[in-house]
Amino acid sequence: MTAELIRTDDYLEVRDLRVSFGDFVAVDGVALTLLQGQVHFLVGPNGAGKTTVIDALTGLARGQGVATFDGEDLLGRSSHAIARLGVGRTFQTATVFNDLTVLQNLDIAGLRHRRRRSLWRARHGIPDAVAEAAEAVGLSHLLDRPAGVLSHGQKQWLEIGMLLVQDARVLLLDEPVAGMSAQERDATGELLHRIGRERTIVVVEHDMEFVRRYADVVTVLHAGRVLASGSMEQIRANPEVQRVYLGDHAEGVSNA
Ligand SMILES: Nc1ncnc2c1ncn2[C@@H]1O[C@H](COP(=O)(O)OP(=O)(O)OP(=O)(O)O)[C@@H](O)[C@H]1O
Repeated sequence: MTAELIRTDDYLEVRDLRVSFGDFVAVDGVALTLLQGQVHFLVGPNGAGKTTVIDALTGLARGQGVATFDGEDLLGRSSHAIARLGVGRTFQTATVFNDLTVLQNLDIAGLRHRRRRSLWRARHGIPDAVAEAAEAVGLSHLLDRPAGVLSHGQKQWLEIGMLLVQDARVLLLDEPVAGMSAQERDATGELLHRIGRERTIVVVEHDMEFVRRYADVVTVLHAGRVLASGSMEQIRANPEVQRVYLGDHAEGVSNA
């Protein structure tokens, strides 16, 4: 990689993030530093605040504190403005247009971000960004299929592809492998590492075997706070994490 391609500001910094719903504090002073080139997992018991952190970073929940990407403030901006800064997300249930083809879904995702040159290309064929995204997520051979006939896993990949077309540099993925076959999980883990080399990837996940295999960094949330953060080995060795979380999820990681 040449020097000019290394973007040292390209990381997501979260400090003292708080989200309340009425009197209930769902996220209570969370700090995270999410670096480019790392696949970062957010784990923790149900209700720990994982999705709410992502919601706050993408404008779907009102967060207080500090969250910056590439030096730009995220909190207080609209979802669209945050997406334009290059911070994208997926949901637990894929939000693709079932009646449209894979190509049309990718194309629509790219409309706002496409440059004039690519628009010219669009009239003559598939835009480069769309072709590259389809290739990256392994859907090039299904471009003409309606998204509705895709498997659950393929829909998640399509959503990730839509973020790539938008040139998202931070991808926040909420339980992307839930409901996937073992084969689809492996393909997803490899996909995350491939696209994560030049991006910041954050994955909310319960499947600790998947986390063990594909995490560079793991952060454990509990009751809206960061309980621990580090490598999977460090997390596994942490007695507090064992007590509040891994006790229930130890099976998946016991043979590591
Ligand atoms: N819109 C809302 N209004 C009120 N409470 C909410 C709202 N959204 C989330 N919560 C509460 O905030 C807490 C954190 O929820 P969140 O969905 O972030 O947890 P999570 O760690 O993602 O859990 P899970 O693993 O079950 O998805 C929960 O107690 C939840 O009930």
